[in-house]
Amino acid sequence: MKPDLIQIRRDLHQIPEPGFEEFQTQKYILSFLESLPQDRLELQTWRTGVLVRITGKNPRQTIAYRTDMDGLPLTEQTTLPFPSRNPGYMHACGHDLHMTIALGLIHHFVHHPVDDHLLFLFQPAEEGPGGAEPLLQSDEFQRWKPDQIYALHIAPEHPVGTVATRPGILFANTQEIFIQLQGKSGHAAYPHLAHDMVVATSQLVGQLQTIIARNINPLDSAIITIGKLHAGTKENIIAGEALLEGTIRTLSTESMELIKKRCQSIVQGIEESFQCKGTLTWGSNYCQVYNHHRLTQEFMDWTRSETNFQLIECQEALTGEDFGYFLEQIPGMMFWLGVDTPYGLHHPQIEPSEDAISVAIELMSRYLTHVASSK
Ligand SMILES: CC(=O)N[C@@H](CCC[C@H](N)C(=O)O)C(=O)O
Repeated sequence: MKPDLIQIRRDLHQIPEPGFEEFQTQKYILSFLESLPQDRLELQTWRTGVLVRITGKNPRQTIAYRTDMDGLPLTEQTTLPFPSRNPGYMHACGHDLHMTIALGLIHHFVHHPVDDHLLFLFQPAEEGPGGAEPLLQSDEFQRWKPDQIYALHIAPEHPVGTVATRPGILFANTQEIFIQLQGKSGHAAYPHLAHDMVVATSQLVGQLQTIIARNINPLDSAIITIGKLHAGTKENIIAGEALLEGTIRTLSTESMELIKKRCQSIVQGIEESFQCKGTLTWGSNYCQVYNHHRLTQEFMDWTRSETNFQLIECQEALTGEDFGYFLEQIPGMMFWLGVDTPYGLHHPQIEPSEDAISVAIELMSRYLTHVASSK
């Protein structure tokens, strides 16, 4: 019997969890897998992730397909009748669809096995702190190390039935940045007796943006986004402390190094100017997603000639994805899947079209069959 994939997506949508805490999600995936015929299915768990291997009929190699699993710390504002049941968390980056597609593919391939082994990776913590790197190093992954690897990511801006990718760089290098400023709090009426961290912070945010505007070659794209800023406790108390959290994105590793050095200098300058202590901490960083040229070209040519889906050769984007770590070691590629919604990734109102699930399953069941069959 065919699984109700729409219901599966809705169930998963209701249980978004932080990275490496995807306990309900892992349980849900394992219980789905238990309901399938077991003769070709092998399972391993790794932390909150799951590795599923479907034994090939005449295996020469292993072809992998990876999905991410975690939600985002956002309060959902959709009108969906199946909103998140985990307060303050939401699947706002499509990982609920990504997992559903992977489960649909597993269901397909246990009933229609191919020659090669197929490995499905449910990887935790893509939004942070990053599950790909430690998964790659794990014994569980090394035991079934694949020869090729594929993944997709939903794309709000493209219509359903559209697939977008490019050979070479697809997503950016990323680096999380955390800055703490410690000054001296005081009464709002006595600024000369305090060291105000709200004023220091507003200068800091502005100065960080000048790195992109004034230090980076305009032809080499880069971004600094400060996504979280906290300072102070009350309108009439001068804030003695501030905390900024952000992310840096670059297309080149040289620009990333330059930006990191400039951030250090600017924080030192703020310390001098505002008589405060600045502590800069680097969080997790992801390498770029660099699609294998030949495999990507083959995927694009095949999609154009063998399907009715629209294939777009897109520009690179400054999104980040720790799938890049897989591609550093294993030939493969990632592509965007159109889900047609006016709200972007990470928006609390994003409502990706569920019609994209069957598109992805049709596309990838056929493509993985093509790749994993003896010619
Ligand atoms: C596809 C996507 O939205 N990925 C995330 C990856 C986050 C990387 C890391 N936590 C950071 O913020 O630098 C993205 O924000 O692009």
